[in-house]
Amino acid sequence: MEVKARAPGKIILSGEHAVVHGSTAVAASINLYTYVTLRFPTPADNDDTLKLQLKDLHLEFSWPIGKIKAALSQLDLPNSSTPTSCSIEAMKSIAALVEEQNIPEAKIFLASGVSAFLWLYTSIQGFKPATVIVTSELPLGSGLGSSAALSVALAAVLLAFSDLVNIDFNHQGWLMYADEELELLNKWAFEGEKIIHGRPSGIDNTVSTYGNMIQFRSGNLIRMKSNLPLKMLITNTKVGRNTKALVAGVSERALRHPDAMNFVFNAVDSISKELSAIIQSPIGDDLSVTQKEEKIEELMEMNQGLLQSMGVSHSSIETVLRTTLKYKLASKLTGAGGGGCVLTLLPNLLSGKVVDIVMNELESCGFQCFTAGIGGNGVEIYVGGSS
Ligand SMILES: Nc1ncnc2c1ncn2[C@@H]1O[C@H](COP(=O)(O)OP(=O)(O)OP(=O)(O)O)[C@@H](O)[C@H]1O
Ligand SMILES: C[C@@](O)(CCO)CC(=O)[O-]
Ligand SMILES: [Mg+2]
Repeated sequence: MEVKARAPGKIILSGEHAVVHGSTAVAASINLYTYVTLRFPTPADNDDTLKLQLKDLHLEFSWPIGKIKAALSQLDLPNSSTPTSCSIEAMKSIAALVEEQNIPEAKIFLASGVSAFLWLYTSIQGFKPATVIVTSELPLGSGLGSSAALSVALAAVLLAFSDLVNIDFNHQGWLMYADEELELLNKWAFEGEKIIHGRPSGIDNTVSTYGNMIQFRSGNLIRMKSNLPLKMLITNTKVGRNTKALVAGVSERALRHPDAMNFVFNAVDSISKELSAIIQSPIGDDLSVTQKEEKIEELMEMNQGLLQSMGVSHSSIETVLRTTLKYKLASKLTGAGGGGCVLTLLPNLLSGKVVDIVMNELESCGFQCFTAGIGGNGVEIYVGGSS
């Protein structure tokens, strides 16, 4: 028996970083997914290992269950119904288990993802042999929420084989969890995200869990109903960066300049609230689609300016901003910044020809451009047959 889960990546329309400090942010799921398959061996397989295969990266990690038990069983492991943070002692044991896998130096950024996997696996499934296979359509470490999609998809398959959720194993096709199950799943995913981000706000795992478009503030989610068909160009600068370090950098700046940074975070809060109101207001009530788009463009520019003042922009991001501005298009970084992906609003009346010209110019700088569907379903699982 095997179960597969898929969890979407996300874009943040406004409020990244400030959301870690209590401001409102707005995010939407995108139709690019991380897939996780969980399979338990049969007794005939005579396999007593836990395996993690990162298929696209051509990496496989494997631990004898006895070794995992020896490393973790004397610690206070949580109950699968009670999402719990990885303690410092457990993190030390997990770090040793990851280290012995000798991840190649060029891929050492994966260590945090593998650690999150070990914490979620042992907390929810205990010490059972299994094979877990991960593939992803998301660029890793680029601002599109790959870490959250991994944690959410892992939590989804791990909980599927627990008595905490109610799954119809005869169902063919993708299935959604019930709301109270999603709440538990999201809490576990948040614990995985903590291992990868250090101090996450929870927005990325929440939008990956619930999908669609959400407003998020201090751990609370408001599901939004968008009345505006938004089209965004996503440009991946391909400049690698790490969300944990960027989030820590903003916190340090906030400690050095608490008053000034409070104003910055408050300004972002106002931008996100205004953005939510525009997106949710009925079209034609007082503003046309074009008028709404113009307002959103201005808010994106303002948010980008504030992200710059937080210290999370990058010369590659500035190049994208300058290039799109030549065509009167507004852009902002999305996710943690420092490189990674940039969003450009594509107004509904913009001609396809202009989009092609902008994309060509951005790609000639070495960037990668694509569009993605915005606001689809959140995490889903697949229990029967092939998908
Ligand atoms: N498919 C995957 N397989 C293994 N590890 C992954 C996978 N996806 C994400 N990770 C882990 O998450 C890390 C990237 O997370 P990070 O938070 O830095 O970027 P992101 O989530 O893509 O962007 P953002 O947080 O800005 O949205 C990787 O270095 C790796 O440790
Ligand atoms: C930078 C950040 O605000 C968003 C990353 O997508 C971090 C977080 O909220 O966890
Ligand atoms: Mg992340």
